[in-house]
Amino acid sequence: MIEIKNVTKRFGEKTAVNQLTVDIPTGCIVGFIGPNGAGKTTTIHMMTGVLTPDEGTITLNGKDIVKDPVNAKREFGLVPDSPDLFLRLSGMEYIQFMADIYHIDTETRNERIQKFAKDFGMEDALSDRMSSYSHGMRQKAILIATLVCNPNIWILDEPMTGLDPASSYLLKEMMKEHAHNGNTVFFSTHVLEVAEKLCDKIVIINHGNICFNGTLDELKELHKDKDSLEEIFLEVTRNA
Ligand SMILES: Nc1ncnc2c1ncn2[C@@H]1O[C@H](COP(=O)(O)OP(=O)(O)OP(=O)(O)O)[C@@H](O)[C@H]1O
Repeated sequence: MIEIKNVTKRFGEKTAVNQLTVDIPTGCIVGFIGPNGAGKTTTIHMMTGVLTPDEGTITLNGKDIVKDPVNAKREFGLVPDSPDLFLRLSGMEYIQFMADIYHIDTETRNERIQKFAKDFGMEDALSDRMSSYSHGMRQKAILIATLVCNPNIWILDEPMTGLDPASSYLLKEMMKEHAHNGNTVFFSTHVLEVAEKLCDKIVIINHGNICFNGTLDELKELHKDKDSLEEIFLEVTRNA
């Protein structure tokens, strides 16, 4: 469960996120969609403690990301939009480092690393430095680390970008399973078909303001005259 209440973030004169209030229930996949510059990454950065909100509060399973950051951070795993992190480490060193932070015991982590490295075709690459990886391989190393740590909440910023079709399919299946098992998945995407197929709820943001927050059926009901999610999205964001 993620609770975002009246959150605002300004960069100088620019209000990137304006009085945003959203509840992300447990057991759900929630898609966060909006045009370029809408405020998605800024919101995700505030949810994960990368940025501090100017106003408002964010709690993850009841733990406040500003007041109780260490415990709040144990509740979630983040796959950021740019996977260019810790490039001097090998994929394996990065995964082990993350597993240490989340206190995953040796036997469990080794089993999981073996499984997920095989699933994502990364077995032969994990001993290489992340600086030598392609974008997609860096993305996969960060994903594997998140899966090995198995936090309750997954926060994924455009997670399919750069993944090959097989890995993208696998990740979508894993997202469904994670939510089905009573966990929470929150992800941003520009790919409306993905949002349409995967999400229990969608949140649409534009110019830092929420334009819609509900189920896809509710959104379609509000825009019966439109044939596709693409048309609805264009109308909702045009009028925001
Ligand atoms: N560090 C920063 N300094 C100044 N302005 C910023 C900063 N970070 C974001 N912004 C501005 O805040 C607004 C929201 O940006 P954000 O990155 O959250 O958008 P986004 O929805 O993730 O976009 P995209 O889909 O292109 O990734 C934009 O106008 C952006 O220029």
